[in-house]
Amino acid sequence: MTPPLDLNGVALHKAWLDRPAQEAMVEDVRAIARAAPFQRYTTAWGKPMTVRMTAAGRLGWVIERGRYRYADRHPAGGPWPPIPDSVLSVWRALSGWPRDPDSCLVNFYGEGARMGLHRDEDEGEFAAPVLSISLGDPATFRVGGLERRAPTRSTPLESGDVAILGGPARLAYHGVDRIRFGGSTLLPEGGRINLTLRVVTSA
Ligand SMILES: O=C(O)CCC(=O)C(=O)O
Ligand SMILES: [Fe+2]
Repeated sequence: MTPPLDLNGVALHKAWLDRPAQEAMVEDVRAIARAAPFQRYTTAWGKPMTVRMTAAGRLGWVIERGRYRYADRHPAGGPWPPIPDSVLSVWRALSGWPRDPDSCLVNFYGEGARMGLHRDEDEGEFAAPVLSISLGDPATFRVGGLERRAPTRSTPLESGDVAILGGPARLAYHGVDRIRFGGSTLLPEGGRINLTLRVVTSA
């Protein structure tokens, strides 16, 4: 295995998934979205997010009346669908964590979607990494430090890349500046899918 690239402590495994594996994972994501449709949430500040979200696993992220939390049911009512094996196998190969994650958040970036600089700090177990899988159109991913004002660096995330926010970089600020809509042929409709695997409850 070629060693990962390092972006401010985030380990970046370029082209970890080959094209057939990416295509299979897209089918798994479509099945998740049939069971738990993508939502367009409004932030606590009343602004609609440009990214649409759903989830798999025991817990998923919901925003209700401006309050964010991990919930065990999706907004349409049922439990979240299980995390697909295609996704779990990436976690088992790269996370170094002895247990499977209890949450897989799924983001869809259409044309013009972005995600502002933030930290993933709502999980109960910061010793476990957050593992991020990119599918479809390329994105500009920005990583800073542990404080919002720390200097940042950016790098492209392309289809099949896996990024790991772990160790000292687990709580690093990060975000997606933009995607290059139509820059990949993986999704016929265009856009980018990002999956993040997380350990929310430390048991
Ligand atoms: O889309 C990405 O690459 C990052 C997503 C992210 O930071 C998050 O869902 O918390
Ligand atoms: Fe994040």
